[in-house]
Amino acid sequence: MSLFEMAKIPMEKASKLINLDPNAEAVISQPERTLEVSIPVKMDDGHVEVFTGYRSQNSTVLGPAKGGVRYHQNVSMDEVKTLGFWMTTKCAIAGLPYGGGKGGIIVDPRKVSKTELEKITRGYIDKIAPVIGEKKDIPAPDVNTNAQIMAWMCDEFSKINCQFAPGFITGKAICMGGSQGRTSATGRGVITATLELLKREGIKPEDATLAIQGFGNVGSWTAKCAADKGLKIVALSDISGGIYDANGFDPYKVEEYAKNNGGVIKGYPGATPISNEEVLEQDVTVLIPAALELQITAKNADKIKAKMIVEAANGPTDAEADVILEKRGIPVVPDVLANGGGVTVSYFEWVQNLYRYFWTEEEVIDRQEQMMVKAFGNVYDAAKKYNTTMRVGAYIVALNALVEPLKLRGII
Ligand SMILES: NC(=O)C1=CN([C@@H]2O[C@H](COP(=O)(O)OP(=O)(O)OC[C@H]3O[C@@H](n4cnc5c(N)ncnc54)[C@H](OP(=O)(O)O)[C@@H]3O)[C@@H](O)[C@H]2O)C=CC1
Ligand SMILES: O=C(O)CCC(=O)C(=O)O
Repeated sequence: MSLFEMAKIPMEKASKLINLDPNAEAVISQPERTLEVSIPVKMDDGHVEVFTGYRSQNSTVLGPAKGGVRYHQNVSMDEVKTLGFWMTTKCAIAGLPYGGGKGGIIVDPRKVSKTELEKITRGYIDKIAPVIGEKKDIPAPDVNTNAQIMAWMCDEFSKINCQFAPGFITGKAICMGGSQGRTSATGRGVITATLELLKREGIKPEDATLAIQGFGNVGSWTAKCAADKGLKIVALSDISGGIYDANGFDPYKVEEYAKNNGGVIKGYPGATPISNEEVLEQDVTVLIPAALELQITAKNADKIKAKMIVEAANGPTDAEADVILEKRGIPVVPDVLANGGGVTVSYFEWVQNLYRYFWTEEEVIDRQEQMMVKAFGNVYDAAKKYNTTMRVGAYIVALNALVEPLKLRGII
């Protein structure tokens, strides 16, 4: 089964539970538009390499398509379509006036120079420029993309359109028209979702322990926001492996250590080295996968000892594992809810760009918190009402938001 087919399973379950018009499911099940582009780049040594890029616009029913751009050697059209589908669901749950989209380039950014990376980035924007724009489709960061890459994209798109176009992209540096609080937003939202679940499960935050897989933008900010709220993090990991300390980590110190250690957390003083698999299998209150998709599968779902899972990454749990976790009674806050803080603050950034007036960090954090708490409550209540998982509950909320505009627009 492709990733895209797998991703649609909870939507199909939700659709049955609410007796959704089958026409709505048929429309939502396919991206509106997909684009594959070739990006020829003259590399530093003079030879030309042709990179492949994608953009999938899953839906524009609720507003312009919205979603990040991923740079990774395993990017594929199937992955980009799936991530775009999750964006549609995520934006609908968060109550944003956006549809969903996603992009990606097949490249391992560690294997190209900074100059080559800039050329690849500009070449990608040149090729997808006709279909993107502040009222059409608004890209943002994802795995291995950051504020520097957003700045190159913004500059290239501005040149093509002969005008400064900050509203066409989010996740920018503050000096490029970015928003306060965007870099930390996804991790902060993950912790808001974690605290909401702990509250409903009757567990005090000070009694909870966390294991976090991944220490990039999302993982490191999840860890820092957790520590700021007094939660104890006992296990962390990145691509180099995992570290464990029963007394808890100070993620700010781990980050500082990684900066001076080739960007990896391996060898953190005083910590016990563990494998990436072991991080997922720690006996903790909350497991937070914050790396890539398909980390919790039929192979390890039975070995998970966490009392609950909050998905910071997109798609970390596969369909078989989802069934196993449900049978084992382990609640899972799904990706489309838990990591919605990132796109929520991207929305704030876009709004600020459109009217060229900027908010304080306190305003951003406060509004994000209110929207996350509301979205969590809607999903949790839908799951309870239909006696199902929070993942299916999330799709119930999203489908209910999408079906009426589909009818009113005359699409179904
Ligand atoms: N950035 C955002 O705003 C949002 C991101 N997401 C999702 O969150 C997830 C992480 O994204 P983001 O933090 O931005 O990406 P980054 O590229 O910043 O970080 C990814 C992290 O995962 C680590 N990693 C990769 N493979 C493994 C592995 N097998 N085991 C453990 N760690 C691993 C990487 O290690 P190393 O650096 O050493 O390679 C890195 O620490 C993705 O699923 C993304 O789609 C969701 C919502 C918003
Ligand atoms: O900030 C955004 O617009 C999108 C972030 C993203 O790609 C995601 O939520 O997966």
